[in-house]
Amino acid sequence: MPVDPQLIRSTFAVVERRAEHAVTFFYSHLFWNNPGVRGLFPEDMAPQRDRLFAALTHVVTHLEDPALAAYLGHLGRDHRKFLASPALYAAVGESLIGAFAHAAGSAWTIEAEKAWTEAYGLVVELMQAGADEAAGAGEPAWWDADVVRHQRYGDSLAVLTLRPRQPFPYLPGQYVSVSSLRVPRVWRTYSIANAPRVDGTLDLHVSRIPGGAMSTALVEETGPGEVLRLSAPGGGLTARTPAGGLRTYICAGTGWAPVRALLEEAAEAEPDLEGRLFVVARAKDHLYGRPDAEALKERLPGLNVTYITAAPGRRRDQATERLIHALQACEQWPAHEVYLAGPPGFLTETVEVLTELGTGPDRVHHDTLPAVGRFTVRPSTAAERLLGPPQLQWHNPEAREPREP
Ligand SMILES: NC(=O)C1=CN([C@@H]2O[C@H](COP(=O)(O)OP(=O)(O)OC[C@H]3O[C@@H](n4cnc5c(N)ncnc54)[C@H](O)[C@@H]3O)[C@@H](O)[C@H]2O)C=CC1
Repeated sequence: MPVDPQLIRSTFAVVERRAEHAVTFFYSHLFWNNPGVRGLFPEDMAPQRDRLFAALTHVVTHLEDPALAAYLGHLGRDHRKFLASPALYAAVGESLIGAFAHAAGSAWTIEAEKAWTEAYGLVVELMQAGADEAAGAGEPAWWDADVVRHQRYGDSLAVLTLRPRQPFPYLPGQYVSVSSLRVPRVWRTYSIANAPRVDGTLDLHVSRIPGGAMSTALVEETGPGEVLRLSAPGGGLTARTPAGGLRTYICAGTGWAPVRALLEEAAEAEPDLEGRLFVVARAKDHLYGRPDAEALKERLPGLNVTYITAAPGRRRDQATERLIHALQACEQWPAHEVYLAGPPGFLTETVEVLTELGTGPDRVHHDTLPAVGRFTVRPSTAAERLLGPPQLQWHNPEAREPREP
């Protein structure tokens, strides 16, 4: 990107420390000056606020990355579902610059404003190009999909089978954004759990997050006959290596979904694949994917499968500790292509271990998951720390046995 990356990064570092202020200012400015715009956003703005900063952080940390243009093209293509227009992009730009000037204080110079205005202009140009390309190719802004099956496992998990009303092309390993009229204007991403089928149906594995309106609606309220909206597929689990190479798949919780899709594809395309699969769950009765993993192992005899859970009564992260011991006992890491899926903290921890074991970063494939909960940046003052204490992390220790519909 032909902007001054150094200046962009140094101002962003100042703004980042005051992320709460910047984001509050941004949305207040946007909604106050453009009254119709509030209706385009969900009622609960908290996850939205985090997402804006996550996207900005991605851009700022990848300014020199040639893949940034593709990321922004996809973002623009994806923003068609929000009915994003040139007028909206312009309004957002004005509020963003205003918010940054407010948050950066004396660090906001004429040069900084010029660099940010230029950078934002380029971002919009690339996003708009992505949107135009998709529209030109006849891609809908979203796909309506009928729920044809809803299978519950325990209290906190459901597998939904959907049939999109128009052809929905995707690659195994990709995810899709989902919206339901039960939670207006909220979109959440879920990985597709199967390779493309002749009947066009696709499965999503949804884990209910305590307090999560969308996952609760999908697990507890949604049923066959209902219509959901899907956005264009995306994700980083699409890299493929030539057949014959060694492969390791590691998944935790509903991270099983994209790995299941990848293995279905492999069972079809390279049944003599040599590799290992680690399926991690917080407890034995949360291993809802085990029957499917066993069936795939039948089709992939060269796949070594290991199931790992926390010991009874132990906290769920003990499963990750056990996984790490298992990974350390394995060999040939530099020769393996590794596919990873699971909670963000799990991905971070596992990637670190794989690096120590000698797997090159270009051989570890996983999605970039949005940060969970409130801003992850450090509060800059004691007062900010008091106003925004970290959220408690907890889980619902309930069983995931299949239930009668
Ligand atoms: N493409 C992907 O990477 C996918 C990611 N996911 C993510 O997986 C999660 C699924 O949640 P659940 O099924 O409820 O999983 P969960 O909460 O039951 O966790 C499963 C296991 O992951 C490990 N884990 C969880 N949090 C960890 C942390 N902070 N540090 C280290 N290890 C940790 C623990 O071993 C735990 O037993 C969601 O966060 C979802 O976003 C889900 C599907 C696809």
